[in-house]
Amino acid sequence: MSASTALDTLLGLKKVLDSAIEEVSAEWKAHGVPASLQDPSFTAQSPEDTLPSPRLYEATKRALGAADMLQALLRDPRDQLMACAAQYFESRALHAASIARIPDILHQASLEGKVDGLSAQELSQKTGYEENKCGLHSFHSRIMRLLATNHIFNQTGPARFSNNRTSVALINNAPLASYIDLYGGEWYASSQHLIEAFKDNSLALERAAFTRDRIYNSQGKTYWDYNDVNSARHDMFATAMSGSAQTNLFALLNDYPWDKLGKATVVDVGGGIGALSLPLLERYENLSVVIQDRESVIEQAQEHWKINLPAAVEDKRATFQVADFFQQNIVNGAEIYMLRYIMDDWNDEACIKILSAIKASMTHQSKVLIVEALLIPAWLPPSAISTLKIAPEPLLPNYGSPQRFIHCRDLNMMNLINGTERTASEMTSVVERAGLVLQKVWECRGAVHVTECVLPSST
Ligand SMILES: C[S@@+](CC[C@H](N)C(=O)[O-])C[C@H]1O[C@@H](n2cnc3c(N)ncnc32)[C@H](O)[C@@H]1O
Repeated sequence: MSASTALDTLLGLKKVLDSAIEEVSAEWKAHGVPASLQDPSFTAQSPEDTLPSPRLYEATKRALGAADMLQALLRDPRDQLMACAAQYFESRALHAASIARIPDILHQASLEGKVDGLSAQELSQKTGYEENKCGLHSFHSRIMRLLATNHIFNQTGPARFSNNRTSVALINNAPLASYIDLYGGEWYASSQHLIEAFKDNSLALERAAFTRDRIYNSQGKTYWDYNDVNSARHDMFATAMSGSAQTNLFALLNDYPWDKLGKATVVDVGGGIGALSLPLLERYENLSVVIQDRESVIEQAQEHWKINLPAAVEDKRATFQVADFFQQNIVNGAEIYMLRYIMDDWNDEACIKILSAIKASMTHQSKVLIVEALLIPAWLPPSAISTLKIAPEPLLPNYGSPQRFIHCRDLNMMNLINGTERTASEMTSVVERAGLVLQKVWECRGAVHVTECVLPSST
């Protein structure tokens, strides 16, 4: 790492910010300027409309990384540490607002002509949250003013709030709200056991922090068992999975060359309800899909497709199989075996078994597509430069803040199921130990990558 002074870094960040802002504004002018941050008007924008051009995506990453690094540089280190320690209260406040559906309530108020939003008292009446819980200032005022300070909601008066561009993303958006509710609810609750889990050298599923919580684990159940016995939660999890994909779905549909596959079968291994394969079939008519999962999930998937893409079920472009991905795949010689958000659920040994079970059914025309984020750390070996885009100095090589969520997700994987996000070299090692070759990493306009693997040419 080159030793640079704080002043070098400050001026370097100015340069990065200046050029990134220049590019962002040029792209906005060319392709459309988004709503202002304070704008509470809800337009049911198609997610595809929010897919940035490659240049805008890259410039935005630089701007975000530089702005975040600037805070670390300018803040008193003690303030930086205290702010980090207290940050979970922002998450708690968002959870409280989301679970009470405050964005929908404020949206309804705006439709009724209340352009300045609602008072904390009115919000209390509509949500049942105790108005004077904390004395003079109502509970709502307190959670909402914290969120408004974090650019989620507008504060329009001493105790009055309206939606802003960020909070409108939650209007009528049950999938995203479910994802936020899982993070703020049971995933948050189990994270209190993380320190105990850190001290345990077992990577077994049932030893994860989640299963240490006796509320969930009275009979030694794992996360997936718990999902199965609680039907409301089971549905919520499936919905949340599609919510988690909202910002990267269209990047995945556009940035991998699905159209070059021709007439091909995609086996969606551990496919859930097919949150990616359904829009894939909608867009690419040469593709057909086989969704494989556990029995309870396959029932859910069939229902989901019957409602959302019945034609594909009727003409058998979409078929469904109960299958255990630790056993040899029952579809031989498919062009694509897709593993989306699967590898990060499991430790290396389990992933090697999952890949080997697919490998046994592959031909030399088959590919395994691992669709999940590759974790990019704040230090990268020179070899990574050929695989991944590296940020310019003085930014961290992984751009910093654009990678923060994936690092949080990594800890959550450990929290729930002793799973892990992987770096490019960790992924390469698992793939090679399973006897496959990592052919290419497709960087998409979002945190999720498509890692393409094939059989070695000698087999
Ligand atoms: C994180 S979800 C991902 C679902 C889907 N691929 C997606 O991207 O929305 C993991 C999936 O793995 C499935 N799963 C877990 N163990 C499995 C097994 N042994 N065989 C097949 N599927 C399994 C779960 O039921 C769940 O649907």
